[in-house]
Amino acid sequence: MSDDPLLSIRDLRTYFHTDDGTVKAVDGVSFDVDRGETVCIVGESGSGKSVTSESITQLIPMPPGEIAGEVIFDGTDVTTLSDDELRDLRGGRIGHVFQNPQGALNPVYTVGYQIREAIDAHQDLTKRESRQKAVSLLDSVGIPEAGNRVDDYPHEFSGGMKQRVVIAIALACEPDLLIADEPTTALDVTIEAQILDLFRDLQAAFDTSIIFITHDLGVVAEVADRVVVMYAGKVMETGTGEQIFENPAHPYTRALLECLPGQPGGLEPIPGSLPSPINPPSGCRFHPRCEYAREACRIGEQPPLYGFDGDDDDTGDSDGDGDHRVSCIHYEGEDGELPDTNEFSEIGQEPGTGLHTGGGE
Ligand SMILES: Nc1ncnc2c1ncn2[C@@H]1O[C@H](COP(=O)(O)OP(=O)(O)OP(=O)(O)O)[C@@H](O)[C@H]1O
Ligand code: NI
Repeated sequence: MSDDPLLSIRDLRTYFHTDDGTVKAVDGVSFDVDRGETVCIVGESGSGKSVTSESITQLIPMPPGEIAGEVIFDGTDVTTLSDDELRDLRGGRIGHVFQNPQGALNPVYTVGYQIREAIDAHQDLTKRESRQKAVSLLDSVGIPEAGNRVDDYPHEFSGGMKQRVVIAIALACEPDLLIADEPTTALDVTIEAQILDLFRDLQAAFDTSIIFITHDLGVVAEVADRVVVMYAGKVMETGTGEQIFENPAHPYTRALLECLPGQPGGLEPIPGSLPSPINPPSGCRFHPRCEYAREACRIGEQPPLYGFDGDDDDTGDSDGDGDHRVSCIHYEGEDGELPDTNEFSEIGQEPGTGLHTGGGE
């Protein structure tokens, strides 16, 4: 049993029914998170990273939202749980640091009260013990003089300090799964390093699994056991951090990495823009921006995730522990690889627009 992944997401579809049409924010996403593993979700703004992570504990407003597919957490399909059971799971076995922490703290209670509330909801401690634990959590997220600050109100903390309080609350229950959605964007690099260390310690001590969402590929390279690359509600590629960074296979992943000049806070944009989530293109959703696109890329469904065997490592083929997979028809078959970008113009096929035309024609 415990060899099973802690979390298995299968064919997750999270749609929002709006006046303008149905927004397919997440459209058939599958991936696993093993125990003690850090999985990073990357992709441009609007790819569906946050909606994926919020669907795990069903934190989607329904309506307009609607969730289909399976989310198996430690053997239980979360989509079948009652509201009470879901509330228990959130802030209990699953901790969540949200992308927009503004609303995460209640202005009328002290931070200590709010951390203790999280502790007491799931653990049986005396008042004194839970207060002590709140102080030590504040201390471990790097809040100076935590013993004095514990009785302060949120407005007495700076933005970065507030974010650390939010992280302390998410850690209060020693969750089995921590979902961290851009948790360090508001923090300076020293504090960011400290928070990443804290996550690592937590993981080492409790075998915590972490889903880490970030735009900062430098951080991904540092923390990821596995990477899930999302685009327009689909998984484009998945593999170990090493595979994704050293051997990116999907043209989208390559474009993301090429846009990595490393400025904190964001990527240089990839030429072109995300398709409409209401009317996504047929075929591969990236094809309108892909310089390798050919006719077959434009029709049908998003290609399946083919095993990729081109890694220069010892994990062997796609059955190996590497499990490098890519949703691109160029990798169909045994030794798939990307063709020369000129190839298709030579054989009379229109090259893709976007990246290609953006390249100086
Ligand atoms: N409540 C909602 N109603 C309608 N559309 C929504 C709603 N919430 C999210 N969306 C849409 O779902 C898509 C995915 O959004 P999501 O927030 O998951 O992107 P993201 O990858 O996290 O982006 P970012 O990097 O900017 O955080 C977007 O098109 C967004 O506009
Ligand atoms: Ni997001």
